[in-house]
Amino acid sequence: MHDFDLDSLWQYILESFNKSLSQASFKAWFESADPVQYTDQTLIVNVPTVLHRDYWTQKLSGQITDMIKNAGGPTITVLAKLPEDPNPLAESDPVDDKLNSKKDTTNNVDATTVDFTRGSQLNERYTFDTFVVGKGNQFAHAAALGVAEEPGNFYNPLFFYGGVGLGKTHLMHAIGHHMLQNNPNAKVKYVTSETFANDFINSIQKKRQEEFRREYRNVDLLLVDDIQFFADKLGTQEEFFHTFNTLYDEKKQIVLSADRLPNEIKNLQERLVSRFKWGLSVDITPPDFETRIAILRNKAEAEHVTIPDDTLSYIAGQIDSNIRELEGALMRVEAFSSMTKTPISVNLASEALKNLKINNKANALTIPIIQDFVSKYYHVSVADLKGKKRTKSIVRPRQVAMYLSRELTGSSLPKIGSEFGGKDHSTVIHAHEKISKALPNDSDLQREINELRAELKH
Ligand SMILES: Nc1ncnc2c1ncn2[C@@H]1O[C@H](COP(=O)(O)OP(=O)(O)OP(=O)(O)O)[C@@H](O)[C@H]1O
Repeated sequence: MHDFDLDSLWQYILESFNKSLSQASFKAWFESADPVQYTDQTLIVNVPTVLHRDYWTQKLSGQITDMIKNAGGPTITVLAKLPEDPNPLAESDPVDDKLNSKKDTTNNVDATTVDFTRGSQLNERYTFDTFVVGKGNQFAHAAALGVAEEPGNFYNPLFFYGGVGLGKTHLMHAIGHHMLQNNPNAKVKYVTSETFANDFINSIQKKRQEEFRREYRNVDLLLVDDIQFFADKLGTQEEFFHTFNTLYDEKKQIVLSADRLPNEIKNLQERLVSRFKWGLSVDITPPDFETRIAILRNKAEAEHVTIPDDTLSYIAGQIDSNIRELEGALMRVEAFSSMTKTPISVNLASEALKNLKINNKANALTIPIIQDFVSKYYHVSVADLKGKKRTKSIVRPRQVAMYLSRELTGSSLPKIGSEFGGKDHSTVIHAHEKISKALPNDSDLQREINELRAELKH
């Protein structure tokens, strides 16, 4: 036990933690780590992100020290660093091996007759085990896992932001499941911001505010999804502010998500914005090609469907941002295969996905290209399309350009808004609705849209 070298020490650590940690945790914290040096009873480990470093420093380093000591080994110091950080052995800082004490608080509220959402509301499918970790989400995944293991102690609140269908909801549920696994008595609650708002309004109408507060303020983990929809709901924001404060003061974990950063959410009270910044905000970015293939493969395996590698690559090549659409494409291919009783192949996939606006051409079609075509077609400048002028000769082309961007590119509403001079997503929704509603009765508009689609080859 006393004669460790780097390899045998690391091997020993891996074996021990492989036994004690869940597969997802072991993968996230240990498989991504790289032991680089063991000198004078100090072990240096390279880890991939700042978040991994924080987690190692706060939790794992101390655990490893204790574990080796308890097994009769030397008292070693474990230092985690990023590959680009200088090797700390030269400075030899004593490591802070304080272990955070785990909370084991149970608050069961009677399920009396009330009209708001009860229970944890977690989707069984959304666990860490079914979440594929890749470039765009590694940081968010590590943050989620850290918070799930150290609720209230690691980062509070944890705030996920990013585009549509990239796994924010999945990670939030995974935190809930993980926490319940560690502590089956924990009270976990997942809601969307809309559910929170509806519950709150119901509680006022039914004069059950006390019960509402008991339901929301007595949890160990509160997960609120899509809080961009709090915008403009001032009463709900006020209530949420107090919910937040109560939970935060009691060191209960809060996890939030939105399609953008808190300070970019219109009409969100400043005091909420500043509280949301107390913890950690992490973005989730679209998965790279390899991750998309891995997600498809996992999904196919889960459904016991065999799909050849070239077909997986083909599907992954068709959709490059939204994972929900990626899953949709896979389901379409599977359904097409079973309907036509034909085995799954690249040809079949291309046939099945032909009618979706997600083929390569659609991917190549970008918002700037649409703006360019529309500006030439209506003889207005791109700057005007992106600008704020409200004259009729500009408003209509702008709405058409937004409509086509929404219809043909698969970009998210915030993304389209930002490409049109930083407009809010509600402006894009409004433009899209306006054109959609006008189309059936306006033959000029129909012709214009058809001609533009033809020019854009869609
Ligand atoms: N890394 C991943 N591995 C496996 N499945 C994933 C991953 N990321 C997302 N998914 C799946 O993609 C789908 C969409 O994800 P999710 O609902 O979590 O997205 P979201 O970011 O919350 O989107 P929205 O903004 O629309 O709420 C889900 O079925 C989810 O399970």
